[in-house]
Amino acid sequence: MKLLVTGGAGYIGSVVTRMLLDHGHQVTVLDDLRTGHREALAPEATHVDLPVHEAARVLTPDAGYDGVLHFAALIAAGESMIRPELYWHTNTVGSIALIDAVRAARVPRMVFSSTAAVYGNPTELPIPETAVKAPTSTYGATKLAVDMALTSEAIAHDLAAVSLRYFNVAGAYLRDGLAIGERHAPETHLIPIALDVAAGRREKLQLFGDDYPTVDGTCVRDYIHVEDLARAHLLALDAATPGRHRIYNLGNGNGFTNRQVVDVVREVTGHPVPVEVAPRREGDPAELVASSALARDELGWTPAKPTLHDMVGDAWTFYRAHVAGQPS
Ligand SMILES: NC(=O)c1ccc[n+]([C@@H]2O[C@H](COP(=O)([O-])OP(=O)(O)OC[C@H]3O[C@@H](n4cnc5c(N)ncnc54)[C@H](O)[C@@H]3O)[C@@H](O)[C@H]2O)c1
Ligand SMILES: O=c1ccn([C@@H]2O[C@H](COP(=O)(O)OP(=O)(O)O[C@H]3O[C@H](CO)[C@@H](O)[C@H](O)[C@H]3O)[C@@H](O)[C@H]2O)c(=O)[nH]1
Repeated sequence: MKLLVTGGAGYIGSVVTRMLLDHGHQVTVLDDLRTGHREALAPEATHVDLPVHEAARVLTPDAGYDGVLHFAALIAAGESMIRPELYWHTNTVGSIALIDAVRAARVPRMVFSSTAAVYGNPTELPIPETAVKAPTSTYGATKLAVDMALTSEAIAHDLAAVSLRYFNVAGAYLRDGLAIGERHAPETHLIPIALDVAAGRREKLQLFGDDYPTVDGTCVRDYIHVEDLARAHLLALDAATPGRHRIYNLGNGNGFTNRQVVDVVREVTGHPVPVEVAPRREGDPAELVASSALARDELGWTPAKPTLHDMVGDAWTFYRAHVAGQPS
């Protein structure tokens, strides 16, 4: 297929781009590098340096794209509470512009990076796709709005749409000397920050809140290996059906508290990770654990690396090769 990947210079988009190319697809990456990295761009993909709001310049009616995979977004739930306007403009307005371009160019399918953050504090665990959607962060709300727009678009204009609701993505894609991993600047995610502390690049990890209603008072998250997540995108492209908006949660169904995650980082790296309890971070739900039964049944998705040890181990391999020597 001829595919447009927005956000293909970012963590997840660059792993999916690599896999798409390895499966023989032709890929154009649209990414203005606002948070991504030029080095993460796959050499075999064409790169277009444009904001997603201007996707119509690439998705022209005669360009012949078979599909769009839309990763480009701002992703930090905490920041979205401080700068909500930035998140609405980038994530929602940008996605609506992209959907408009998809319609005008008659692109038949679109896969969207949605998130567990659409559910807010869940009323049932593990969370099925049908659970109440009540985001606690602006980030989650900006993504839920796009999910809803895709439902309308599929029904009214026959788009084959798929939203993949990722839970917490971790690990790195390691193949024959190639390593693609997580390198956000500034980093906000728990595992890469804990690795920074283990490597001695940060003094300590701040644990945001220890008074949540969980086993040890810290938040619970469900981690998914980036390689397993990437594979679900290839399955989603095949399963996309005109006139339908399919929605799948992607996680492993196991919850880990933030303290348990830090323990695994200590074990895997063999280094101490000093922690300090800090106030809660605005917008964080207490517990997010996925039911991915639908993805398993309908997409035939089976995670190959479901353990946190695998994810932290691969993230640590990437970290030592590509992050440890860089300036903080
Ligand atoms: N990382 C996670 O745990 C996680 C979990 C759930 C959902 N997601 C979603 O997955 C997607 C990818 O996340 P990631 O961790 O790879 O993020 P990332 O920050 O590493 O990558 C995002 C990429 O999009 C680009 N980008 C952002 N806004 C853009 C715009 N307006 N125009 C053009 N390019 C733009 C950035 O330059 C970057 O390369 C996001 O949509 C995110 O919301 C991520
Ligand atoms: O220095 C830190 C960083 C994080 N946390 C906590 O660790 C947990 C996980 O946080 P983080 O790694 O930032 O991920 P989330 O906020 O859960 O969000 C991620 O996972 C969501 C899906 O669950 C995605 O939608 C988001 O894009 C992605 O950033 C939360 O309780 C945070 O408060 C800390 O205590 N200290």
